[in-house]
Amino acid sequence: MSLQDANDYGDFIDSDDDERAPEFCEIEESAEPIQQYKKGTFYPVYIGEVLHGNYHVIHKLGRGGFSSVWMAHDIANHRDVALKIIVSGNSGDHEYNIHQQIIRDVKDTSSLLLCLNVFHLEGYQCRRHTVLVLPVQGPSFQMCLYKRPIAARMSAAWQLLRTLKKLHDAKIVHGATATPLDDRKLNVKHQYLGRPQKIMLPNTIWKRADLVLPIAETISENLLQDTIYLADFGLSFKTDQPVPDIKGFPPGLYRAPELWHGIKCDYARDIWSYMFIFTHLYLGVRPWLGNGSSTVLANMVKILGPLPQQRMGHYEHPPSGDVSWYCQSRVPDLRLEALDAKIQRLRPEVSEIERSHFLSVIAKGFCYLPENRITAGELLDDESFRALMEHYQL
Ligand SMILES: Nc1ncnc2c1ncn2[C@@H]1O[C@H](COP(=O)(O)OP(=O)(O)OP(=O)(O)O)[C@@H](O)[C@H]1O
Repeated sequence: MSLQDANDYGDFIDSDDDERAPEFCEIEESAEPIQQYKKGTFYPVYIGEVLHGNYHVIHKLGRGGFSSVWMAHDIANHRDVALKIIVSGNSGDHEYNIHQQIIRDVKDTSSLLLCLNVFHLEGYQCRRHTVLVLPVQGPSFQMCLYKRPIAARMSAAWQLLRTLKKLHDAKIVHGATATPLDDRKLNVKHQYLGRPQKIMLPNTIWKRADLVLPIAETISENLLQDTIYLADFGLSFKTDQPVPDIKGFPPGLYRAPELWHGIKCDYARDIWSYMFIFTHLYLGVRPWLGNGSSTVLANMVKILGPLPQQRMGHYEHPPSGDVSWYCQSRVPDLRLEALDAKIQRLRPEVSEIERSHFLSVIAKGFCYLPENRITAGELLDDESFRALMEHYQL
């Protein structure tokens, strides 16, 4: 790390109470909720801080529902790393353990983002935070990959499915969405990542901290590569061991319908999430939207048709389910015509044959009953999936 970078801790954005700078609002919207710092859920960090006597924090990489992720210089090993600081409590232990099991059981881990080290920090009122030390990658491909050309997006879809199969072969369910890309040597700093844009958190929080805009908002596109990694194993579990008490589900849009109805199926839930990502990559837009449980399901049913009758009365996510979701006379089956029209509108260059292959793939993946859903291995061998991949020279 150059001296200039070591001493460059980014820019504070000032707030004028009458009229907040747009950058100020952007940071507030995309960073962790301040309340969660006050309550001790997230661990407060500032740019320039040295954690665990060895990790010099230089930027903010991102955040999830269960962690904030920082870029830091590992002083002892002269390398840059990502520090995933998990919310207070024990969930970090599970994530660390599953990383160890993956390292032990998965034959080829080259496309998985696995931890290099682990340590703990003492947080607010002595709460414990697990910190996973990971290789630094690019931001989540939800944030950037959709801007890339279709060939790169299909390559990502193909890599992701092969990686998922390796995990399933080792009896591991991923349970979350896929994350980053980019394996370029990170001797690049602010010119590619952007300078940290930050707000100083109020001193009512128990230690000094910055609220920082994640790099996904500022990263230069020419840093991004087309290699993808599967990351975030916080919700993963081994199917041949007792299911651990993991709090949380895959994010709502990616969540398989059975998970909304109290059915804890295993590999099939990953295929549903995969299909959502695959469709997004293929069309360039998400197949359906929604920001609360009932809007996600309502919008999904509009596209895919009614949920199986046997699920009625088992919906577990208040506000209560809507009986019309299960009304079999509403729409007979997957609304392929509607999706076909959508492809024609969004990707007019796609031939009729290609469209029919795409529709055949998603009909097998977006299958409501998990026991009938295609598996990762079957999908890799599926005639239509292969035809699509061949079309994109994969
Ligand atoms: N090794 C890494 N290198 C670069 N960025 C990373 C890395 N790990 C995580 N990130 C960034 O941080 C974000 C949050 O990470 P992650 O999804 O692992 O957290 P989480 O709290 O488990 O999230 P979720 O709520 O999705 O389960 C990612 O979307 C990504 O942008």
